Amino acid sequence: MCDEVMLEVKNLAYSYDGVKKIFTNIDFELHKGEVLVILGANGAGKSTLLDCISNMLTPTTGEILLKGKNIAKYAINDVAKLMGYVPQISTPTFSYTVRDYIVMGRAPHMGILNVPGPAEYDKVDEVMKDMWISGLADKIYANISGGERQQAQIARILVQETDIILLDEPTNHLDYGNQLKIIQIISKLARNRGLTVVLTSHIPDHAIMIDEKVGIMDNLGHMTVGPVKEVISEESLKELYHTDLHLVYIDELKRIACVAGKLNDENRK
Ligand SMILES: Nc1ncnc2c1ncn2[C@@H]1O[C@H](COP(=O)(O)OP(=O)(O)OP(=O)(O)O)[C@@H](O)[C@H]1O
Repeated sequence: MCDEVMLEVKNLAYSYDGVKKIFTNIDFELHKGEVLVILGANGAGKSTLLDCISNMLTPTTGEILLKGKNIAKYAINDVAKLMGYVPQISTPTFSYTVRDYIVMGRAPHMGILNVPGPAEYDKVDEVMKDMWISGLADKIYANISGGERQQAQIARILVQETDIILLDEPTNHLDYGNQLKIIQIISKLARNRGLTVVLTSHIPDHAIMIDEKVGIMDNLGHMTVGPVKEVISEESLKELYHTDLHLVYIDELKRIACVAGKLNDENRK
């Protein structure tokens, strides 16, 4: 992590109907290379928050600063060079190959009339190789599976080479191995390339594995943000998910893990 502040969210609130606030008083800042994992129950407002940060929705109150400047003051193309967003819902209407779909991520760096050349495709091939998805390159995007599509969408944002990425549940269609792979790729890009990331997840272990910042969004529209070690506790997770959860230290991994289950005399035998 370095000192440069990449993203500031100040006193943010949003309401769809002008009456009921989905969230209020959301405040956090992220430095270069920091990752914030947002946890919250279904319907808490995580996607709405990312839609506001990405400029797709205009917040009811508050402001968003990218590198110290209000997002509203940037030209759209300059926001796209600085920040990429993979929303949760995407309609697979593209009849292009996956490679041609991913290369569209280079658009903010190319002139309007330019077509992608070898340098753009080299970047696509490099990212696909790093993500172990080169085998998808020549398949038709509309015909691949939901999980494969999700990986292609993440690859498209990575070739965009922005300083900040927002990922709404980037692991929700992925098998367990691919979930871990995405979490590892995000950690590595943050550490090695100084990528700043905000992602939402329903898996507390994702926040624990990345071990940076976590935001716990409650159903009243408040979000507690801080280092994983300060914000994640059995109490905070039980309150969030209304179920029996335990944080167990795994010596071999040198970290805690979140496990579900009731600790009772029967289970202790
Ligand atoms: N376009 C919309 N118009 C009105 N209400 C909406 C709209 N989109 C979402 N909502 C409502 O806003 C609230 C927050 O939704 P949001 O999708 O942000 O939650 P979430 O935390 O991302 O949920 P999940 O974990 O289920 O994806 C929900 O009550 C939802 O019904």
